[in-house]
Amino acid sequence: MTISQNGAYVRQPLIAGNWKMNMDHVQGITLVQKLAWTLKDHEHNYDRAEVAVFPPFTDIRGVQTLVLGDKLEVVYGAQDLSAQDSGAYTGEISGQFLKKLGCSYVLVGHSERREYHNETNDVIAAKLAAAYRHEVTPMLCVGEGLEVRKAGEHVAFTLNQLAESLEGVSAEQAENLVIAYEPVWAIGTGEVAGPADAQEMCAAIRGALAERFGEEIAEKTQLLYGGSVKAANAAAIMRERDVDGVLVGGASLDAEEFANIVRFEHHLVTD
Ligand SMILES: O=C[C@H](O)COP(=O)(O)O
Repeated sequence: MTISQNGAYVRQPLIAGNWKMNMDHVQGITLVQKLAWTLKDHEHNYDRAEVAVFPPFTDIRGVQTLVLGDKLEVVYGAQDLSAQDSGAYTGEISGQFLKKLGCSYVLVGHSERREYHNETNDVIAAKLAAAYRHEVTPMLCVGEGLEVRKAGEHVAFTLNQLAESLEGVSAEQAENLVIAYEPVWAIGTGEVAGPADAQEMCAAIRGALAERFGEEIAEKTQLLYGGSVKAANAAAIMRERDVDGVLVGGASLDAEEFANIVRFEHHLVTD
């Protein structure tokens, strides 16, 4: 996380909670309400970091109503979208529906989509194109599995995923792009990549973005780390120069814990 000479962040920190297939629409509303109340009580960096939640599709309308009605400073997104715009695609959700529901972001290429739904880099590239057609900012997820990491090929593997997934994305579109580095071996396992591991990969990703889209866009792009992030380890990871935020799974289901991650600056000061 880089801070400029005037004390402001070069890139706005982004703390994102991916609920995965947890929380029905009633539980989802309760969780967002609790999160908003908790954050209000402790202002710290709430006005500086953007806070985003990614509920299941069935919760999004309820979350939208709550966020708009109570003017909450929380944004929301979807966990996936269809590569198609409309038509006979049973069970799919169009980016245009997400846009209409006020989604700021959509996750694309989460490792659980890649693994359980056979999403290849080609499919992910098509989904990125759909997100751009409907003006919902994609949060592209990349990251290596354990075997690749053990073989020491994690950087090359992840940069290849990045390059293939970004096929067809223009520099103009890349102005609205967030990338989450999520090593698969660290997701939901309690294993967390060390701050140096997260920095190594985020720096490599930023370098690849600079080559592809130019320095200016690379320096503006928010890069997140995801994989067993908790309040206890978030600040150390986000202290790294190229890590601009976190994509949190399990710990985002607990409002108090997630709010503590949002308050990472407090930890930066008191650590
Ligand atoms: O999208 C979030 C990631 O998959 C991380 O999940 P986790 O924090 O439960 O390890």
